[in-house]
Amino acid sequence: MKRIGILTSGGDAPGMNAAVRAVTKTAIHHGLEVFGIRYGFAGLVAGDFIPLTTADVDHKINLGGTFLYSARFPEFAQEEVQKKGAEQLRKHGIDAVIVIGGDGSYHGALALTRLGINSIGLPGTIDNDIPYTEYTIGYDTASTTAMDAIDKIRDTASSHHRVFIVNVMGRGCGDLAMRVGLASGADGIVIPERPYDVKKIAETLKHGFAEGKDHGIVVVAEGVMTAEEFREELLKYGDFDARANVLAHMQRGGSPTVEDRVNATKMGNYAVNLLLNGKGGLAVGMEHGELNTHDILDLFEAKHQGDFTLLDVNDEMTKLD
Ligand SMILES: Nc1ncnc2c1ncn2[C@@H]1O[C@H](COP(=O)(O)OP(=O)(O)O)[C@@H](O)[C@H]1O
Ligand SMILES: O=P(O)(O)OC[C@H]1O[C@](O)(COP(=O)(O)O)[C@@H](O)[C@@H]1O
Ligand SMILES: [Mg+2]
Repeated sequence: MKRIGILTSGGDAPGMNAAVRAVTKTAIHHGLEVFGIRYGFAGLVAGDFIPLTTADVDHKINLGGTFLYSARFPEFAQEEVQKKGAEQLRKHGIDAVIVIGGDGSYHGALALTRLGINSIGLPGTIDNDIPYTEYTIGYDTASTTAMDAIDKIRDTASSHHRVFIVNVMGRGCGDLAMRVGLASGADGIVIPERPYDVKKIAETLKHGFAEGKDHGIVVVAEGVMTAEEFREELLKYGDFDARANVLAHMQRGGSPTVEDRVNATKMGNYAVNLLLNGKGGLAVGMEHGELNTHDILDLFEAKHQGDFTLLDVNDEMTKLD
């Protein structure tokens, strides 16, 4: 193996640049050449490759987004398109690829491995929805950004004795909502994986106001319903002065936190060492704070297990009986 490629795919996530930096610096340290593949699998098929030197990644660890750009390119699910991608890599002498992305991107990484290009997947998504890992690159920054936004919302909510229903991202996964909800002292947290009870949340909010609390916060995962839909349901159980707020893509931006920079760096370094040991078709994850690997194929049959104790803690604190 002489030359490796690296790409970022799917929704961008803070810390992707830190991972690209770690891959580049580790690979160059081991005498490899590194090519950045721009725009995810779309750029792979188009041959949009740029050589990366250590100087190219010297000022990237602190940057949000992905300087290699990202893309959603559903065509890569087709075998003939995957073959074109593998041909581009061979044409450029690239023997192996590191793919930073979410569950969708891992399908692409596995396809390349099957076509003879060893590929390793790094979990890059704010959703934290990947099986066999408790952590994905970007999850911590997105949680922190959403928490900071809700702190600001709380100021105005308190001034007007209002309830705010806040939508956070996460597609079908409630991890972001649970973490942000607990960190923001939410009166209610609504996630797709567990049943929710609007009446109970309304009672908690009423009890809070009766006890002298001057605001209410309910965090609703986007995969359940919109904040506005939840607001309408809530109003059936009380005469609240309630507003709906959707945090949306602001959660994906910003400079990565310490946790995201450190983990992205460890994972990028680990991925290069896996390739140097001739491995491919593996996904890197983290369990109990330790890096691990699983066959990508196994991930497709598994479901991410969130830390539902976060919800249990909040439920216990907001329970009225
Ligand atoms: N079944 C698949 N086979 C090959 N490539 C895929 C497949 N599904 C997704 N991809 C590639 O991965 C990209 C990112 O997937 P997506 O689900 O949008 O985001 P994420 O990887 O962050 O979950 C897609 O746009 C496509 O290029
Ligand atoms: O950027 P888009 O295309 O609007 O997609 C929004 C979706 O992307 C995410 O921000 C990240 O998802 P992925 O990491 O799977 O791409 C989700 O939380 C959200 O539902
Ligand atoms: Mg995804």
